[in-house]
Amino acid sequence: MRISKVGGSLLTVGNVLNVIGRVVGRDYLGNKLVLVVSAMKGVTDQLIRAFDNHDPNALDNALSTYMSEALNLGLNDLASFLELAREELRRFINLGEPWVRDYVIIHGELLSTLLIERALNDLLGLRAKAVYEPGIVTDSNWGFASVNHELSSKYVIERVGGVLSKYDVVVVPGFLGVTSDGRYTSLGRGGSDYTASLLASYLGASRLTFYTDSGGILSGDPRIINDAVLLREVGYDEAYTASLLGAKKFHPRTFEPLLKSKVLTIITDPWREDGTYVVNNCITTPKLITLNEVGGAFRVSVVGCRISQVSHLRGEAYEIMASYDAKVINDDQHAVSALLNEWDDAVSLARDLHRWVRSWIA
Ligand SMILES: Nc1ncnc2c1ncn2[C@@H]1O[C@H](COP(=O)(O)OP(=O)(O)O)[C@@H](O)[C@H]1O
Ligand SMILES: N[C@@H](CC(=O)OP(=O)(O)O)C(=O)O
Repeated sequence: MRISKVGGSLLTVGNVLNVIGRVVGRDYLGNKLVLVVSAMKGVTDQLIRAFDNHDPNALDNALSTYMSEALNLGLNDLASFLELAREELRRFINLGEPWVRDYVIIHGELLSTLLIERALNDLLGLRAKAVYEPGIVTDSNWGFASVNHELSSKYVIERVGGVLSKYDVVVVPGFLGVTSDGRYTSLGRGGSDYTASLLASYLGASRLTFYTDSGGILSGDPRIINDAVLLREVGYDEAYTASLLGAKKFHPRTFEPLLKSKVLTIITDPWREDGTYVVNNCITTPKLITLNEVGGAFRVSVVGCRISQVSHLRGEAYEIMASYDAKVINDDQHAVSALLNEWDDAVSLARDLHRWVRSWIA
């Protein structure tokens, strides 16, 4: 059984059927398949804006994305349902309680699940079933809920595993959990990645594929490093550290379940044959640069298996960092980091460090 996670970066208006068709064509192949889906591109940001600013226009934009795609796909009967959802959410964005925020912002994933289940059945002729509550049980730390693995693994096996035996494809919303008293929670930004790795571990998947627009993990954030290259392989430990530091906007806990279960994991896009394979090997070279904001400052890191414990590699990174007004941090065996106050300096250091990283990549 395979798990394929379809990132919101790929789910743009006019492209949903094409993307889902490719993913199913690659990963179904007679295997049972669980599709973990994110909100369509931009929708979670709009829902957050709708709630935080009590802004009905942002809500309308989010719902219009689904309305347009439903009509593109000829699923005209979904229009009245989407209208009802808009009316209901309009009432909710005027409430102030924290649990309501989570309830509102996970709606992108719920609507993607609805749309994709219908597309698989009506347009691609597969036997597909949506499981809107796959059984991820969390605490009520709204906005960044923690998962209760004991209960979640039991429920996921019952609910998703149970449906899988009767259908070809099960469609599951990423990003969301449910408290034990039945309220929706969100797992935090990028949480669909975490949903997919949790399901892969609980269900003992044979393969986990993250489909995303960047085609894999790159040696740096392409929005700031224009010669970033695709990494063919990264170790589980490196992927774990890289996601903690924000690479590919992964949820920080994405690789936590995989450190133990070691499910074969690939990050790619639906059209390329290659991508990044997550492997057991731990090769001690600098692999990639990350840049993230931490409490108003900017953390720039070089990630590579155990690089902070190898004195000549640590020394070379320090030498590059020395020309900046930066505080060096050495709190992770797989990364060497610097903290800077200015964004422009952080970008410049990231680019300098990336030139060094590139010299190590074949
Ligand atoms: N090291 C990296 N490798 C790949 N993408 C990265 C990296 N760092 C930052 N990114 C950015 O992350 C984006 C993908 O994250 P996201 O939009 O959350 O994808 P998805 O919606 O597919 O999960 C890419 O388009 C890219 O701009
Ligand atoms: N939609 C949520 C969860 C998620 O993982 O999305 P994506 O797959 O687009 O990163 C977010 O934007 O945070």
